[in-house]
Amino acid sequence: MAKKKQSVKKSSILTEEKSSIFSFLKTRQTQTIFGFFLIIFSLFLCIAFISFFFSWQEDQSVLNKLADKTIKSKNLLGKIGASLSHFFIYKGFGLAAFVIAYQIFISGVAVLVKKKLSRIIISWNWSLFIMLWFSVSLGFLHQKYALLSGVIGFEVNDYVQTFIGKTGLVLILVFLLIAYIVLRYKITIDAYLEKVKQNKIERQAREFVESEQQTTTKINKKVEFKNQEAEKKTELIVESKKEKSEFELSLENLKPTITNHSDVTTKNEEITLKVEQEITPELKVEETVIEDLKEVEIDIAIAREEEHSVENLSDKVLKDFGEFDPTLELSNFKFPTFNLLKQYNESISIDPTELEANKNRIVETLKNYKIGIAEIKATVGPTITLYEIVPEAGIRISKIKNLEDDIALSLSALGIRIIAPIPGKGTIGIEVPNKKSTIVSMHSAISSKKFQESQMQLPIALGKTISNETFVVDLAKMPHLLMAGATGQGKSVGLNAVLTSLLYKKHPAEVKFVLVDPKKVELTLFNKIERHYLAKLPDTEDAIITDTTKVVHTLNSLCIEMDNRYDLLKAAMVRNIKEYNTKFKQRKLNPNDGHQFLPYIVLVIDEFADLIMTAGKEVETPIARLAQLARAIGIHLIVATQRPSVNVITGIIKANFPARIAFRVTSKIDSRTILDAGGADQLIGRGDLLYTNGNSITRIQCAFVDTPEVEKITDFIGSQKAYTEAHLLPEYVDDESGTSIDIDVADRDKLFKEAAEIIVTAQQGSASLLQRKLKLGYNRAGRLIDQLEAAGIVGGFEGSKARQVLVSDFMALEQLLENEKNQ
Ligand SMILES: Nc1ncnc2c1ncn2[C@@H]1O[C@H](COP(=O)(O)OP(=O)(O)OP(=O)(O)O)[C@@H](O)[C@H]1O
Repeated sequence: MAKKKQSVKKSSILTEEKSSIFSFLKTRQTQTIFGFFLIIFSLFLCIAFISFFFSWQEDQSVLNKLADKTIKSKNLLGKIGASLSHFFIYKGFGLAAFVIAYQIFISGVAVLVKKKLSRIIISWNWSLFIMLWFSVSLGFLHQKYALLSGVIGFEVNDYVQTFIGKTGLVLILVFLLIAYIVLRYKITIDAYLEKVKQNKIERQAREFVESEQQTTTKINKKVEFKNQEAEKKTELIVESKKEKSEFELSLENLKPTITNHSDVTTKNEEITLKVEQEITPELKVEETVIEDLKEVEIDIAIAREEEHSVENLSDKVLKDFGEFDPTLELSNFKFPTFNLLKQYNESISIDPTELEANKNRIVETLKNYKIGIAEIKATVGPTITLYEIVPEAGIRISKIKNLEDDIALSLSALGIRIIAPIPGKGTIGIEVPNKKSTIVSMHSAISSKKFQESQMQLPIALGKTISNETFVVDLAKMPHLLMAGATGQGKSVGLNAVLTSLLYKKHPAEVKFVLVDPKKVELTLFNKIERHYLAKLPDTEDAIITDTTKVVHTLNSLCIEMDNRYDLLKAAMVRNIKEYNTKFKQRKLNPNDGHQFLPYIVLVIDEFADLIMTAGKEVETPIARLAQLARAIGIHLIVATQRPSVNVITGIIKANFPARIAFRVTSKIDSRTILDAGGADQLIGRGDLLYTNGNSITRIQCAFVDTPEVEKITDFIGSQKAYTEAHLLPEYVDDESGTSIDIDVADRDKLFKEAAEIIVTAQQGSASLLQRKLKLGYNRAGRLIDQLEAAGIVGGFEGSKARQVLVSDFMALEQLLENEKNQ
């Protein structure tokens, strides 16, 4: 282990050293200097070596006395030259040491011309091999002259001979030489044969050219041979007789066309070649038929370019039929006109005395709490006026925030809301209701430029802000909306405003509504547009759903629709309904593969609390699923409730409904449930609402749309040509209702009879009663209830209500069980 570590350390040190050497050699200047140094050094060695052969005997005595000035060397390059030569020639490789000088020279040149380091290293390897080989060979040939082989050559020679003898050594040397030639120059038998063949072809070609020159001064063919490396054929270019242009080429110009041409001797100085324009057919001809070539004429047929279509099928369909128009079936559909909506006097009247009085009250109230005001500004809206206050320097906003309730109380007016601070402004806002409020009509909201020109997918004109601007939001972006407010505060009007906005902006082909109205009165008007805008379950009469079980079925059906749509999106390789519909309109999706234009589906649930109370989890689960997943595929939920308590607006629902509208509620707790903030309890009602989409809260006066107006709009649409039926949702088969009935008598719980007696005595079909009385867990009690239902003792599931008990007394129960036994 330790050794390993050491070696790793060593190697890392080595690489560090290497890298520092190479970084030094990185600049071109240092490379040039180094290159020249190597060249000069190689010359130095060369001269020293040559000189050494003449003076080595005299210089023997010099070698150990390098520092002694008095002793002079005979070597041309002095004592250093003599020492180096002694080292490389005498002690090293003998005559072969010249290879070192040569290799240093080559390396110097390589550094100068920037050759790769790897190539230099490879050539050094070969040189070392050659040096060793020569040294041993010379040692073998001239054993007496040790200077020729050097000590290494001599010793290796001697050593190897003791093992394999002289012949063996010769064989090894021959083998090493062959191996060197094969590896270094890549000479193989194949390559040799190829070369022989090639020479033969060239000779034949030369003879052919010569014979041509002798028989005729003008030839009509150009012959070109190409050496195709290891191929066994020669390429000969033959020109057709039918010429289009003439070139005169001298014989020298012809020569290079024959590779490795050596000596073509001709009597004629010039040959005229007739060359056909640019197209030069290349013919591969066996060398044996070369003689016949001059007779051969060639017809050239040029293969035609295959035709390519520039447009694919979808482009073609698009060109032929244009973009798919989903509105085509109801192409004459007319959107409702503005005059169906009532107009009110909407000019905001500013009463200066009211403004002054309010200002004074605010200043005084704040003074009571020792809050000085530096500046105050009023913005008059349709129903409220916003007083923006800049507190005096040094007053902490938190102080005002803490006094929020007290200030509201001191101002003693309904609907005062304090915003401390106004987000993004740093001022404090106090909203005070106007004495005379102005109605914001649906007419003004719908006819506003902002709404009319909006490019949103599902635009909704909700009403007007405090600065009297129309507030338009995109339902598709919300992507689901939760609406809450105490009774009579404008919730139904709000829902109608949402639906009306969509009716004014979206064609029946683009949006479908699924309406759930347990109260059975609020949304009935929309029945008239069933075949235009509504979606329903197959085999149901009314499109507007009022029954709890139907709601459960519809929600589950929407979940199926959602899954189907996701499959379509996946097949179309798009991420959302917008991209899908665009692709479909461009006819890039084949309807035969199940693709179709997908309308947006808006699910509106009024009185959600009622539903949760009766169906509980059965409703909550599919709603949560839709809310979580349906945004991308164009299903959007609008859920309205009167009771915004936590058991209605559960955590899972809240988490998936970031967009919320709060009308006036009765308590701060309710306000917090809806908005996660207070304020909704301070509203003045009649369509005064707070809207949030997760960030800031905006106060809006909801646009007012009256029932007669909705009636007019639905009449207008309903009187037009419609689809044959409402948009059909996928069928949903309720598998629970089937199974519970079929519980076998033999599979009954041991406590079945006891449970039946308890239920009949209490006349209350609830699982919790059984849990208490029989001390059971929830699951077992639930199973018992199912078995009692199967036996006909209790009625079907009715949401959170207890089941109806179908057996009136003990006697009847005994009778029923007796009958069962006899069956
Ligand atoms: N935006 C508005 N502008 C002016 N008045 C409004 C507005 N919204 C509602 N109102 C008034 O408030 C009354 C009650 O409104 P709405 O029927 O919408 O209440 P609600 O919350 O739906 O009540 P419930 O829950 O009992 O159905 C309306 O009849 C209307 O007079």
